[in-house]
Amino acid sequence: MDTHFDLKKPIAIGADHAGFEYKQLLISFMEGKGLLFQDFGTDTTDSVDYPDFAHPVATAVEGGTFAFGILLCGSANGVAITANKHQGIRAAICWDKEIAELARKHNNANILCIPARFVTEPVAEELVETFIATDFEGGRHEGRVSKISC
Ligand SMILES: O=C(CO)[C@H](O)[C@H](O)[C@H](O)COP(=O)(O)O
Repeated sequence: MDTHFDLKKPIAIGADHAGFEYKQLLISFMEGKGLLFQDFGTDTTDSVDYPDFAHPVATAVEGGTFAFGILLCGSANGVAITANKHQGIRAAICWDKEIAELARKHNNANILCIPARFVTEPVAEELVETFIATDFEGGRHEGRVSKISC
């Protein structure tokens, strides 16, 4: 897969109960592509609290030993809001290919947040593929991204 991400590092993936089934789908998808990953849970569809999974994934990505992160919950709002509390995390909610491209090109997003209850399975896979394949454009976006942290 053509990408600027360092895919010798694993991808960190996590979800709450609403994202569990799509997380399993994406794990199969990544295995099929030979991508390394670490699954941060949840492990069933039993009701859980999304911060318990979003914080560990964000911490992992922030630490630099993971290529990037994938988080899933029902709307993606909960995991994105949580992950974006971390310095150095730019977690973007993506629901179609173009938004995923823009999250990378313009925002240098490092966590892809997928609203599992609002996208189809093929779209979820397409979002991962697009996120990996799209590079940050830099240029005028560089200064804007550097102003995000406070
Ligand atoms: O946090 C969310 C919304 O901001 C996620 O979509 C959750 O997955 C959702 O709230 C879970 O809802 P449930 O009714 O408890 O399954």
